[in-house]
Amino acid sequence: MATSLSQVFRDTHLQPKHIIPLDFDTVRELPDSHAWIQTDDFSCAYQIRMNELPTTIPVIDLQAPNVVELMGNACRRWGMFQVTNHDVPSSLVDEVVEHARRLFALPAEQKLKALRSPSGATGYGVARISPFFSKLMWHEGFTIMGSAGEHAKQLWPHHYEDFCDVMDNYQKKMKSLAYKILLLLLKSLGVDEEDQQLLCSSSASLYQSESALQLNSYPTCPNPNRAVGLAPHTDSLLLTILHQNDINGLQIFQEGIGWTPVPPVPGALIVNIGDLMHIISNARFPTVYHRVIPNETRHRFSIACFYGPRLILSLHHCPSFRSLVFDL
Ligand SMILES: O=C(O)CCC(=O)C(=O)O
Ligand SMILES: [Fe+2]
Repeated sequence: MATSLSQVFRDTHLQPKHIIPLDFDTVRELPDSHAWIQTDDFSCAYQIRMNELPTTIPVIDLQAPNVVELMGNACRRWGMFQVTNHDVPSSLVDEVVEHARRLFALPAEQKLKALRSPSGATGYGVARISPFFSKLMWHEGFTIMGSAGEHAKQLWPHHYEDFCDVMDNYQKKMKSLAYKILLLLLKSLGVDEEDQQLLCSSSASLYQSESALQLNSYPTCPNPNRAVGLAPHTDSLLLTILHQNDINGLQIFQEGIGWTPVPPVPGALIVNIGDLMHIISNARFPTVYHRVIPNETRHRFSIACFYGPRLILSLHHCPSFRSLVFDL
């Protein structure tokens, strides 16, 4: 049976603190609710300093002749890479970030007009993973699936169209980029052309995958050593395409190495493997465990596009896919 993202989220019952972000503008000290206990996992000693990185997450040119091999290798080793030459105009990315900045700069009572409903998946609110943790995160987000109109009208009753147009354009670009990358990754896994065609032409094609856009804001934090921007998690769908502004904060966990920073590369987009891709690659691609650390002096923004199939069960129609998943 088909299950949409919003259906999955529908029946969750949440406390207000798991929906409503802190009014960050009014706090001067880290409240106890947001002070995480320092375990080994979070201590600075456990982080790698930039100049001690054993190797860095690969930056791959999407137009490179050996792009399939490069992406396959990166996903097997890291579950992540950064992509350049991706045909998403930097002016569009800048516009999205500018709109995000404008949204999160609104007064708290205005932002609350677009608050995500307890059973909803879209709108303004805390990270959806927050009910899994006893402490709260130094983060506020805004989620868009399809049109942003309904929530944008509540934020800017008379000037919401521009926001919606920019988000629509960006979602379209992200979807086609994600699709392109997905095909390259399937190729690197040995899914033949015929099955790729099948996946793309059936009524439940991967091309009709759902995408959700997540605007993330990490305000400046009075005590970043004890706070967490986004707690360690994996993304659940096939792929995530992420833009981060020029401020460090994203880290991935590497077995035997620890938390490794993902440095911002101007113009590049980060691509990371999600749980579904991990599963359909028969665990050849690791799903990436990642977190975000807030910054004391600079406000960090990121734009994540989560991409995944509407009907994951449609994969059963593809013979080589099935053998890829179940026989290897
Ligand atoms: O802000 C970031 O760099 C990461 C965001 C993220 O992991 C997410 O939205 O799931
Ligand atoms: Fe994530």
